[in-house]
Amino acid sequence: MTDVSTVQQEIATEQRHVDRVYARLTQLRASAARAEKEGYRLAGVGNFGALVERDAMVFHAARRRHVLDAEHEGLVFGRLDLRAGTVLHVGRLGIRGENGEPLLIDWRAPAAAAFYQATAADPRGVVRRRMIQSSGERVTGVEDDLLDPQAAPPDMRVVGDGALLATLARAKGTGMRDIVATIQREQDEAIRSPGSGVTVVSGGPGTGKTAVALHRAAYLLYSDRGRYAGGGILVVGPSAVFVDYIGSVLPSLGEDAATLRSLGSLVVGVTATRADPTPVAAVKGSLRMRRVLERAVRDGVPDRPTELRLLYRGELLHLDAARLDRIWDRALPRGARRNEVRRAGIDGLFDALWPQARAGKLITRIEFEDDLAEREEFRSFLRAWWPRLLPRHVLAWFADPARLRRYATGILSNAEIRLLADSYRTLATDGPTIADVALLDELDELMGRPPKPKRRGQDPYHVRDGVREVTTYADRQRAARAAAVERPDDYRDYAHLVVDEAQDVSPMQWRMLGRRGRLASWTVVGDPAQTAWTGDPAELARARDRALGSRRRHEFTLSTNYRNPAEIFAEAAAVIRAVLPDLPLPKAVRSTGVPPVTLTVPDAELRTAVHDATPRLLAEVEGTVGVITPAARHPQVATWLAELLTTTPRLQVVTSLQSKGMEYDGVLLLAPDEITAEAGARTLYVALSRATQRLTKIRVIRE
Ligand SMILES: Nc1ncnc2c1ncn2[C@@H]1O[C@H](COP(=O)(O)OP(=O)(O)OP(=O)(O)O)[C@@H](O)[C@H]1O
Repeated sequence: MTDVSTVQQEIATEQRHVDRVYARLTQLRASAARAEKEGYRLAGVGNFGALVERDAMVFHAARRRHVLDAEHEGLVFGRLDLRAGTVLHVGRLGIRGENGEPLLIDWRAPAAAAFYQATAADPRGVVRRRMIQSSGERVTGVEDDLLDPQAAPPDMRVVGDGALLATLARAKGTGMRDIVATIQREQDEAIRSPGSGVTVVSGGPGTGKTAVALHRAAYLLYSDRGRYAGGGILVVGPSAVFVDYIGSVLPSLGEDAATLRSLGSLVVGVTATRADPTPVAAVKGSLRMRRVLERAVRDGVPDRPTELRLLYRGELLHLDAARLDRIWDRALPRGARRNEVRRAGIDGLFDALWPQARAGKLITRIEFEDDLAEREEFRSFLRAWWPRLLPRHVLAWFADPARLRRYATGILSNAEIRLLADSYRTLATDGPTIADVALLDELDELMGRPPKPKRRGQDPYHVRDGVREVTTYADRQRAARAAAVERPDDYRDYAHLVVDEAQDVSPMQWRMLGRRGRLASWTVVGDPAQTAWTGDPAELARARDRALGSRRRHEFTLSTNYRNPAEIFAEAAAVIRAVLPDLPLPKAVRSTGVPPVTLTVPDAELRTAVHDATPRLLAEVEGTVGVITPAARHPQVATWLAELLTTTPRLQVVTSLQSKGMEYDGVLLLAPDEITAEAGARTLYVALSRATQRLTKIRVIRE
């Protein structure tokens, strides 16, 4: 234990430095704002030299001001005393003093790496590492690690014990927090792994995989801003609830150049939040669905006309069903995209009708085609026979069991076809599920889009032909940046893809991701033991390898569970051990001394038990409480707690599948046996490993 006055003195020392940093930050903000204003004033001068000068000023000042203005809770969080006697402070930003001396080093800079990587066994020139805790601009505590005692000067003080544990024990807000002040060495190695190729991060529950993935995105943006902010980083998570949960981490690190999406919202115009039951998800996620879809996209629309009759200049033109089918097949050879080759179908009709029409008439083929193209009967026939289809139109056909059987027979088993048919019965009312989104994306790929009439690129300075406003480099840069940030809705040329909870990405979803990451490097994080996938594992591995291509892989494994107290993780571990006895499990670093509670109630009393246990948990923990239910019980439990939910933002009711990746201070887990029956023991393992403080389980006895 360090005596109080020593701690106070060390805090005061750090406070002096923190005060200097904030004073300098205020100065820099003011000068960035001034530079921006000055830049605009120069524009008023109007001569070319002034405009060029304004370019540079406005561009740099605006970017700098944006960075400086971001929220800076815990701006300075670390200090390194190096062997050479140098002192470095590490923080969320890089800041230099008036004479160019470094006051604060950005956590992502190479010089800051030692803050995370130095250990007593491998001190890397660091004698003492200090974590600085603050509240606003006030330093509240310091915690030291003496890494190289032999090199320590005699007057060096070492205080505190355990900044990491103190951080972990703190209550959680509703969103995930950044961990920039306490990143651990094995995590830092994954965060700073090279930007190229594929970085694969695995590890058990609570080992910081999501945290690593997000800090890595921030690191890449820092290390090569041109490449990663220009091309964009896409972060994909399993559910909308999860994307909400992680949404504030990158902004808290001063980064807003990444796009966050759930697997249900990757396709333009679709936001799916509904999960299929596990066996249905296994069918929809299988690569065999690609073949089912291939058959579907070659089929005619329901109620397609079976003949064409047209009176043309006194002549009855006629094509019967067999003829129409032949034209259809010729215009749509295997592999052709129906929305793109519609023109070939129309040409086929002209070819077939022309000999009937020309008999005894003095017309040219061009006149004939023009005549027909203007006839409403012909156009309405075309709309009915070969309409332009959207993916959702084709998916809607699956609600017809006879059609579905036609496409799936010989590819899926009868039982699988029945499962699918059942699931699509409610498509029209409930909308697509998360697994359907990958099918919609595949359909889009298979059908293509009608060729667009060519339009000239929009030039923001185009006034009218032959006239352009005077623009400067800064104007054009700003316009280009705006265009880059406002990417087209179905943008696919990302520079980097981060895939979280990758163990739950199905083969069809890997295809969907692959289409968005053709030019990208990847970070893939997940835990195979937590997967809910019950389909063919070999097929899954194949699809994943295909999406990731032959890019070089860098593998990292995280081994410490930072989330669960040991008492809670022991419960989760017992569940996974029963199915995977040899699985190496992470080590939980904390203990609360409070074991999980298990209640057993008859079904009829569940409501009362939930009504009692939920407020109790809310009273026991300061932060969030998650009620985790089997999917089948979710709507009912949400209704029971409706009133409490509206008044208590820190309470959430989620299904076991939605709980993936989530974290709550208190967890109330309902009907664990039903979760296993519904989604498997691995999903129960996930649900049991969500709590940071308290876990209560309610087992339900069915009467
Ligand atoms: N170095 C760290 N310092 C402080 N907190 C940490 C650290 N590493 C992880 N954590 C915390 O541990 C918790 C678990 O992290 P995270 O959600 O990233 O784990 P995960 O491996 O993705 O978990 P899961 O696989 O169970 O979803 C989070 O609250 C995170 O902030």
